[in-house]
Amino acid sequence: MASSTTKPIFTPPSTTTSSSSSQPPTRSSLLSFLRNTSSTPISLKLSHSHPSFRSLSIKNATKTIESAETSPVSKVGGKDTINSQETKPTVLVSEKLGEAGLELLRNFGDVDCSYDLSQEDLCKKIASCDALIVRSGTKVTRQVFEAAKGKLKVVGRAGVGIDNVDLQAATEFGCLVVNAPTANTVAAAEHGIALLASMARNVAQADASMKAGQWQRNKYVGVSLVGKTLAVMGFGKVGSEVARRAKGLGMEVITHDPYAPADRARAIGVEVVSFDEAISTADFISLHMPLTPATKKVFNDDSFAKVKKGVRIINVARGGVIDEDALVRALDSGKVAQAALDVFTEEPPPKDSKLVQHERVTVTPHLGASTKEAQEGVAIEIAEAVVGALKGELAATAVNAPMVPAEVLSELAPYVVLAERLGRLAVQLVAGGSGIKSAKVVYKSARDPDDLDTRLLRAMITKGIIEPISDSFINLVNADFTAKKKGLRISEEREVVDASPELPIFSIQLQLSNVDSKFGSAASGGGDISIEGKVKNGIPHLTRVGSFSVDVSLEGNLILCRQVDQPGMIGQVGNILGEQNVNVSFMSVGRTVRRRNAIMAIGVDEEPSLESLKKIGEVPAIEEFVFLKL
Ligand SMILES: NC(=O)c1ccc[n+]([C@@H]2O[C@H](COP(=O)([O-])OP(=O)(O)OC[C@H]3O[C@@H](n4cnc5c(N)ncnc54)[C@H](O)[C@@H]3O)[C@@H](O)[C@H]2O)c1
Ligand SMILES: O=C(O)[C@H](O)COP(=O)(O)O
Repeated sequence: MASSTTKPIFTPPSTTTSSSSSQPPTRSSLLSFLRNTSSTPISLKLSHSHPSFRSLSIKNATKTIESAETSPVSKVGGKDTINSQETKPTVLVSEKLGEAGLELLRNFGDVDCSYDLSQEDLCKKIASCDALIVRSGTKVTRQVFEAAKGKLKVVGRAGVGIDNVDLQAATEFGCLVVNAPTANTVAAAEHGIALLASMARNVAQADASMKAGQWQRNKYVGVSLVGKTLAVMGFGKVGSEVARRAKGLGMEVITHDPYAPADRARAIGVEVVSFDEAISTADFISLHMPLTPATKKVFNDDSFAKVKKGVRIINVARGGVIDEDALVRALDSGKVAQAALDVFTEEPPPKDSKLVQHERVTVTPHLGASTKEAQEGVAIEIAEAVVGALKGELAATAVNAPMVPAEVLSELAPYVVLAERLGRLAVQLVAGGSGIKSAKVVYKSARDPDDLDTRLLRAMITKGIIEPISDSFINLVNADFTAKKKGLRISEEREVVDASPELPIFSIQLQLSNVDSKFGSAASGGGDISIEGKVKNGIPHLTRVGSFSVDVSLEGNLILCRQVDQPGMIGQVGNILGEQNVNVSFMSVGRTVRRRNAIMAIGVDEEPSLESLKKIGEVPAIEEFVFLKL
């Protein structure tokens, strides 16, 4: 470990610490937030181009303004286009997507619409694609991510359910998954109501019978809906819309949803009840929960044993939430009178499926989202999300990355940059060989600790720490996963301080425990590396190194020197850098005791040569120094 008596320690910049230079050109320009935010300040952009979708983006403002020629994305005629010298991103669309969405995609990249691909063909194609857009029919398995060999950056699910995407594999490969959660809600709810009403009145069966030349008025006597109890299982977007419509039909509506707030249901006259109470009191049960390990086959022999005899079931959620063999048994025994199903465990179901063929079952081929309006909406929603993600913006509909509401993000944006830069800086202070196992982040704020959502900050700190020491691709999506794999434990603390409550955060302190430091002065009393930063006028600043107060903006490169506190030091170092035409952008001196030890933090625009760094080290009063890239 460097100590105060050691002669200057020169730490050459590691190539892996340079965020921009270490990236292949096509990748560095993309996914700036998911991939790399470390070089310039950011601003926020909110776009409201589609009424049902508020896309949220953090853009690298400096880059957008200054480097139209170097950035692959520029604004031309109000459309996002790619400069001709850059390779356009390739977007593979593997299932039918609305034309408006395709047009948005074509304005941005090369669009390959290849429907009905086999797994093998998908795996072959994916290696040359930056984004993949699917609906429910494409299985995006681990094999697909493996075959992508790191090229695939975004999977866009043009719809809600993401059970056909291997999220764990996506996360491990650093591939962002976004969905389009809102545009098909009404369509799915309307289809649920259509199935409810047509099942109750045997519309499908009567229609088939008439087309077969029959006139069976007595056979198809139905049941009324008014006054009947409907149990809505899952009170999310679709479930609540179904409930609202069922109330309009004069039904009593109850719901079971372990996570939905009861007051939201009560507000529309719906009572939240337990699973058993819902299924045992309902005349109709409508399913609206996602397919997860917890909901898989939640309707099975045991639950059918508890339902009211003669219950009718509607499923526009996912086939997998029902044990289909158990449902056939319940239909055969008469426990379940009828079922109306839009979704199946296997799609399409086998031709001889007993369930599909059952006389008292009404089926549709997964048509819940299939209205013209919903398909156009979904296509726009997903195209905007995928284009935004490819441009490096934070997606508001990310499924496997921290997702922060717009209003929170606008406040947190500069702290997000600070967080990553503190991580990047701290890890460069660690002496080679000593593995980082534990990091502690302390958020100091005047606000109530519960008011601070730190998921994004934590992910950025993790990315900042991990990226320079990892040879694999690190972004917001896989930072946490990679940290865990490397055995790095990150703990967070919130400290209430007496500061302005206007600011979400007063300062962020980062401590790396049980590591040796290249720069002894960065070690706090307990031997940990400790640095702290604040945001000042929107710019991230380093404000503390070990026990020394400094104040330097965290931009460009940084030289930290510890020297004897005496006159002329700034001039000496400044001269050495000036001789090499290295521009000093800022300088700050912090000391503990006058005329004893001081820390000098020097920001430099250019990377100093090895020679000038050596010369700095030879200045007699300088006891240790380190060169850091941000
Ligand atoms: N058939 C179609 O074409 C179609 C169209 C749209 C949505 N969907 C499906 O409908 C379902 C709901 O979609 P959404 O947009 O309303 O999603 P959502 O996320 O808004 O709502 C799902 C709700 O289910 C609840 N939930 C989770 N686990 C539960 C459990 N064990 N029991 C009861 N509730 C539980 C959640 O708390 C949430 O409120 C999803 O499965 C989606 O894939 C199908
Ligand atoms: O989850 C969804 O959004 C629906 O099931 C729609 O699926 P689809 O895009 O395959 O129609």
